[in-house]
Amino acid sequence: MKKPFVYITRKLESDIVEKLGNIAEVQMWDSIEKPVPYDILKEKASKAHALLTMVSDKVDESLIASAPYLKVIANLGVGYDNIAVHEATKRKILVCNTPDVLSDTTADLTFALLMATARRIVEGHEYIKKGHWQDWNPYLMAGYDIHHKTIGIVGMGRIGEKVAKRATGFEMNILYHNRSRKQKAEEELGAKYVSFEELLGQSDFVVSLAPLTPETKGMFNRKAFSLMKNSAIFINAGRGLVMNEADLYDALVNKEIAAAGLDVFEKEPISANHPLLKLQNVVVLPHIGSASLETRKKMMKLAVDNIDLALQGKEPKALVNREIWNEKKSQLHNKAF
Ligand SMILES: NC(=O)C1=CN([C@@H]2O[C@H](COP(=O)(O)OP(=O)(O)OC[C@H]3O[C@@H](n4cnc5c(N)ncnc54)[C@H](O)[C@@H]3O)[C@@H](O)[C@H]2O)C=CC1
Ligand SMILES: O=CC(=O)O
Repeated sequence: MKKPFVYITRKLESDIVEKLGNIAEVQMWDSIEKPVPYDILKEKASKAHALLTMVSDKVDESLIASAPYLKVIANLGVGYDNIAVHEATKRKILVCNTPDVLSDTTADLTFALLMATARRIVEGHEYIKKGHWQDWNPYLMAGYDIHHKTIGIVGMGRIGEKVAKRATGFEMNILYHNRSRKQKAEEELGAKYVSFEELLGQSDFVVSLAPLTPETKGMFNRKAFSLMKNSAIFINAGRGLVMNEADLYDALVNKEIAAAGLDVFEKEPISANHPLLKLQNVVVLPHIGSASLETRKKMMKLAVDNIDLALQGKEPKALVNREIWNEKKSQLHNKAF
């Protein structure tokens, strides 16, 4: 019998994908750095039984509709807003992601970004490199304290809770806003649930870790920034499209908020001409929340395992559209009895 065909959208190390070679014909795009063009991905998908994709790959309705053999799409990332999950579900294609293995690493980066923004670390580094450091003065690079301040986490999920845990080490007051209450986080971390508006009004640091959904798209807009303190620092390590960049720019220029630290943007990658880069009180990173060597390997292994299990008819480790699996299981159950 012909082996299933797996297409991987970056060139991953052979020891990571080796496992798939035992059960499938595996092809990879020929670069780890450059993305596969959409048309090539679509053409490969039309023959593939499984795709291993990056969060930067667009796996839209049209691509999924023209992939008749596809059984599983395994995304290298916990977010899956790049995939038309509803279309995959309609066609009974499993969609998998890489939760948990990246939570601590992303929380570390989120906190690093918060600290770099509040304490002007990047600015200080550039100041010396440009030869501007001539004297010391009492307000030289004076930023904002972090300890004992109030952090407001929007999207208190796996990563949000890890950020809250880090905040306890800084003796911060923790507020959160989430779709549902997190009783355990409230008891263990002393986090307090508040409305979105209350969180905006009371927080010194507003941290966005919510997924991109129709409900969260653009939630950090002109109104949201206007409700924040003038001394507030906005950190976005979730998804760029949950904020309106033009509104953020205006809020920073008009001093409605003090600073912003951003790992994600509305449209990535941004260019060196991006308006936000002209502002001295903005720290930017190129979407590297989970980018530690250890964690990236764990994510790759999990994505490979997800495909391996799905192609063997077994339950993948991390499923986004679990309803398909449950349906499949109940059909098998009904047959057996
Ligand atoms: N910057 C980076 O490199 C990374 C970014 N991410 C982003 O972080 C997001 C969160 O990841 P996890 O914590 O693992 O996901 P999660 O699903 O555990 O947490 C997300 C939380 O957001 C909440 N939420 C959803 N809609 C909301 C709304 N309208 N208002 C308030 N809360 C809402 C959910 O209830 C959930 O608790 C991912 O979806 C991804 O977009 C994740 C990893 C790395
Ligand atoms: O953005 C990264 C992810 O894992 O989601």
